[in-house]
Amino acid sequence: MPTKLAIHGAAGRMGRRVVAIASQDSQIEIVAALESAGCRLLGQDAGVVAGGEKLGVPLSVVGESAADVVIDFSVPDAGIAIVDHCLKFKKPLVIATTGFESDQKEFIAKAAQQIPIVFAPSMSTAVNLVMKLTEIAGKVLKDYPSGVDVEIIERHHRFKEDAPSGTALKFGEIVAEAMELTQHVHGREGRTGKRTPQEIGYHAVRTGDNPGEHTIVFGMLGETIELRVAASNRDCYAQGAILAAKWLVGKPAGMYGMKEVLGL
Ligand SMILES: NC(=O)C1=CN([C@@H]2O[C@H](COP(=O)(O)OP(=O)(O)OC[C@H]3O[C@@H](n4cnc5c(N)ncnc54)[C@H](OP(=O)(O)O)[C@@H]3O)[C@@H](O)[C@H]2O)C=CC1
Ligand SMILES: O=C(O)C1=N[C@H](C(=O)O)C[C@H](O)C1
Repeated sequence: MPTKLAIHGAAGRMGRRVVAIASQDSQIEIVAALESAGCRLLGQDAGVVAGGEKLGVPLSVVGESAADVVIDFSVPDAGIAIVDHCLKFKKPLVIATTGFESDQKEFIAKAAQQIPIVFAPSMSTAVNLVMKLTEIAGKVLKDYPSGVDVEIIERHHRFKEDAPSGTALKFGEIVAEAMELTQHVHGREGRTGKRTPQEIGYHAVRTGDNPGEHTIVFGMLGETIELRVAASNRDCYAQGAILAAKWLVGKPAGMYGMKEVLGL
């Protein structure tokens, strides 16, 4: 039996790619394509909006559905609303949206006590592998004699609404834990004084249609390591979200990441 999937934010940049890829997957049946009440495409066929064949699934607002699992690529407030919905109907949920406030993250963590949730700022296998490499590099370089300066540079399209990216923040968490660093510095300007060894620096570049790029710089005296991962289109995220959705069905309540989905 194919997994019955609902996609929240289905007319967005990511939602459309999830619809397009899931509609070609014999293990998936798209049963709902959800959008905001103000979406001008409501009622139109989700497959056609995604640039493909008619699926017989109109874009609609959130309501009861036959979904086994929900994928969310929307905005933080709508993400919280879909968590509420999934709690009410006891549905597994893959949250790919970024930019949540800390109280919203707490709400999601609490919800995961009742339903299974995959919550990950990047669904890409390559990005999650580089997270693993970052953890290894951080642990190895922690006590490097000359000291190590870690800076995280992310580049995204001009339409992105949150900065730094959720992925950059996650890279920062990994580095902070591996290297026991405590200060997070966002950009620099003016007479800042010398860089302190406790800092992790974040730099958010916004240009054109870049679908996402992250570089983790480990700067030492005499040598530099850069771990870089760049998407050339959004399909890596859509494929990862679909993989996570299939993996999540039947799992017990809990908070999972792509680390668990990918077995990293
Ligand atoms: N984890 C990952 O791998 C990735 C995460 N992302 C994150 O996913 C999110 C979406 O990105 P992207 O697709 O580029 O953004 P878009 O703005 O293109 O898409 C967001 C969609 O959500 C819709 N939406 C807004 N409010 C609601 C609501 N109340 N109910 C249902 N739908 C709603 C928007 O509709 P409308 O335009 O009508 O408001 C829009 O169609 C971002 O937070 C981004 O950072 C992106 C790529 C990868
Ligand atoms: O908004 C995007 O486009 C992306 N957002 C995610 C993030 O904030 O980390 C993931 C990816 O880099 C694309």
